[in-house]
Amino acid sequence: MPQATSHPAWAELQVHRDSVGKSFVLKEAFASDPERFSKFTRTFKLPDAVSSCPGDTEILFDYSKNFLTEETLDLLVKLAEQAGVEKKRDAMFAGEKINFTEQRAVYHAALRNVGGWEMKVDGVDVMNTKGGVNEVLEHMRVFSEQVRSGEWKGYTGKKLTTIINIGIGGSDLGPVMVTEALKHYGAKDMTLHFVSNIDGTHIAEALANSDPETTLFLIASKTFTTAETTTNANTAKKWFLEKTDNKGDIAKHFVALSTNEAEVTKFGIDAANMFGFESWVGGRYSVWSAIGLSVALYVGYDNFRKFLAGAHEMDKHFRETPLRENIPVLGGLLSVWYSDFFNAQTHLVAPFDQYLHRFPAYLQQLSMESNGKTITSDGTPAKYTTGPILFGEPCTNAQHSFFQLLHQGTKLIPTDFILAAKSHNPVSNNLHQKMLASNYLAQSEALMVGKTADQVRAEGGVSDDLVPHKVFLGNRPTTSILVGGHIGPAELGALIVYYEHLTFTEGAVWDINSFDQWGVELGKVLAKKILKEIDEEGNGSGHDASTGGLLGAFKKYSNL
Ligand SMILES: O=P(O)(O)OC[C@H]1O[C@H](O)[C@H](O)[C@@H](O)[C@@H]1O
Repeated sequence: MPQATSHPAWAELQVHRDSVGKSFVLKEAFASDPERFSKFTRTFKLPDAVSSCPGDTEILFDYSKNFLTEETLDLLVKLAEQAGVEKKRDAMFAGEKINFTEQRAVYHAALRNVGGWEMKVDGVDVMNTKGGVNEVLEHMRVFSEQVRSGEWKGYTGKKLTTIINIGIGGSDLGPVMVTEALKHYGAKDMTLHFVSNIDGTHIAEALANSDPETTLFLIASKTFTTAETTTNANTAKKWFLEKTDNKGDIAKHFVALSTNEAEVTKFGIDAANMFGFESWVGGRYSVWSAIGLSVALYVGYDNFRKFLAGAHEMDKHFRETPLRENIPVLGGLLSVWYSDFFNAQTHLVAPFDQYLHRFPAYLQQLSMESNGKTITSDGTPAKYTTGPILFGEPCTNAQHSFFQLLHQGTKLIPTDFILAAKSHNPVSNNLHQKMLASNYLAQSEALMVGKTADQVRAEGGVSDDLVPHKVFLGNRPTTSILVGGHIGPAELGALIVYYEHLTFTEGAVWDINSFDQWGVELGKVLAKKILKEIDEEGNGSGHDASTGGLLGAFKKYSNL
């Protein structure tokens, strides 16, 4: 595929931006079109059977507070067509090796294929082959039920109630985020720890209050070669054996979630206690795989299945819905619109939901590791901006920290707000939920309508020199996502997949490979070399003066 700028729709969008987009005033668009809300709102529906709230299974995506007209939408859809978004999507679902720099299929949708699609890679039915998706899911079901019921016991016969997941990146962020998001459904007698950082503090704190007799370690690593994870796992193993006077049974307390059986057995975990997946699962898309075992253990396998089912419904929507109605496609096209035609550099995702407090962190890897690329499919640098900087925090907290910049700063920050209509914790007669909702509604309204100098003056009591400081320019675009019921497993699954396919759409338009991550390699290689140099004489070799100087200073300060 050629660069995005070479599609005729790109030039048309530039003209459109200059003629309509730049002078577009959201509040005027609403004033002149009473139908605007319904025109630019899309509804996604979950089946009653999987929803946490049968009867309230809709998720509403309100795009109406964006710089959009019918013509904008037509042009963006045209761009998607010319960029071959549908063709690329179909190639992904057909198991083609669209991760072309690693010659791999991109097939995480198979992991949540509860709908019985035929899914093959290299002619092999990945669902039903030996060691395939269904077999691993069954292994996860049996194991999670055994641990939860206490049938699976530790080496002294006790139930395992502390789970320590050791993994990093995609082997950490998904499980952390999902177990936090689904805490309401979690086993109350279970303590979860997620150890990711090589900083010894992380593992030390997790082990400090853990009892080896009741602790289960999940060593989560696609490659099983990631330095942080293998080091933390070895430290955990040493701790376990020391604490149990070498009587502890590794087989009862350590399992591996990985694609690399050779390394898993070398570490000392029996292949029977390994939950596998395939190389066509990218790390940042792996929460649906065996990497999600902590989720199944915590919320139970039935809820894990619902999580997969909600995700599958969004896959189905993405796969089968025409572009103009396709919710993740619209999200992706809007992102392209803002990034490349309005110079937006960021994308804010702010959930009005405390359980979703790690959702933005999870999306950071999904978005930025996928689309933080410069090189297009023919090896030439993109002539346009690609992946935005995604950031976020839960609201209302974020309103009291960085929202100042949103409302009065100089930058355009396209923002997504997420709210569930129903709270899992309707405390104080649902007062908290009503206040949460009022803020969710107020923020997008305030960002859009702003406040003029005249309005400030009319309020009275403001000196002339203060007026400009109290003005809000408004016209800041937002997308509001409203979950009809609670955020349960299926709703969460659907929301994650919305962002997955949004990211896919962006990458497809930008003609980049959203599925590799070569950019993380260089730092790892240099760290390996420097680790050796820390134990050698001098300030290392071949470094610039700053790196060499810092290395020397570190050694001096830490008495090495
Ligand atoms: O699961 P692992 O093989 O241990 O990889 C863990 C993580 O580290 C890598 O550096 C990649 O950037 C991530 O995409 C990956 O999720």
